[in-house]
Amino acid sequence: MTMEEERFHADPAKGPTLRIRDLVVEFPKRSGPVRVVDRVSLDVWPGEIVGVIGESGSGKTMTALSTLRMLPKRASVAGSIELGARPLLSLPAAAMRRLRGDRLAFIPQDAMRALNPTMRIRRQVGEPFVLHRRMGVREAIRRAAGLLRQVHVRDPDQRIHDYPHGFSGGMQQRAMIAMGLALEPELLIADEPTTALDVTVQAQVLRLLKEIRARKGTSILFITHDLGVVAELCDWVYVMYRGRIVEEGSVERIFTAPRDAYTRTLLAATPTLFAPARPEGLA
Ligand SMILES: Nc1ncnc2c1ncn2[C@@H]1O[C@H](COP(=O)(O)OP(=O)(O)OP(=O)(O)O)[C@@H](O)[C@H]1O
Ligand code: NI
Repeated sequence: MTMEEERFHADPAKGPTLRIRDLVVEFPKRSGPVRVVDRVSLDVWPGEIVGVIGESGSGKTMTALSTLRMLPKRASVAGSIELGARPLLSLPAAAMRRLRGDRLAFIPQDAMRALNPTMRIRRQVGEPFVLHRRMGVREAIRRAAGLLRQVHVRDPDQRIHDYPHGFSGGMQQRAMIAMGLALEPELLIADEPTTALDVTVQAQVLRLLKEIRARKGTSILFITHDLGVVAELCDWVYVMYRGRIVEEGSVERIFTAPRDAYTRTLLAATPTLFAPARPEGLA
């Protein structure tokens, strides 16, 4: 690491929120195991927004799912993943379930599919309070409406009673974020949460994530193949290629002085990012 590339959020006194070391994920094949994540190590420090970028199939989602312990059953996993001091890979399943949706939140790509269409928003957004905090239903709904307000859903006291189909795509995604944030997690993992959204709504979601980080100090691991999103949102980036991390660095350094050949290819494929006067919000 060079002097001009200081990792602003890295505070050795506190330690990282998420610490992944030598993560290996393999799938069995008749011809032998196929390694889709190859000795990945990465950190997310408190209050830091970390991007993982790489082409389709590079292992980004498998890295996220390892952290959530939601890998396909066939997959084998090795290495270590710590959330605070908790060793996630060796945690009993019940403890892991308690952690998910509480200390550890996940925002999937497709909110439309992640929300249950037969269940009102109030029940889905309020559920973490009931399940993890043993709150009464009325109080949970009140809190859920408060969350909708925080993610800028208008008339939350009315909208909380809607079914998901009454929400636009952007509102559904923000409802998912609200659900993830209900219990103020230490870490939010977002896997391509904006790819299904149009550019304006995407910008709103990114703004919202930054706002949440500023307000609550949430650490965020953000997976994307969109360099523009990384430039807009992240403090630190890991570049993945074929299951490996080929480069890491501050967003500024990666964009101005990429060291790895694959990173340079990625950047070359998005020439607008080099334009000196990129208009605001056009990331
Ligand atoms: N259930 C599975 N069985 C076998 N191989 C799998 C399975 N799921 C994923 N893979 C393989 O693991 C590799 C990594 O996949 P992963 O989903 O992590 O990529 P990604 O970087 O998230 O890509 P994308 O940008 O398309 O989401 C891919 O080559 C994929 O084909
Ligand atoms: Ni993926």
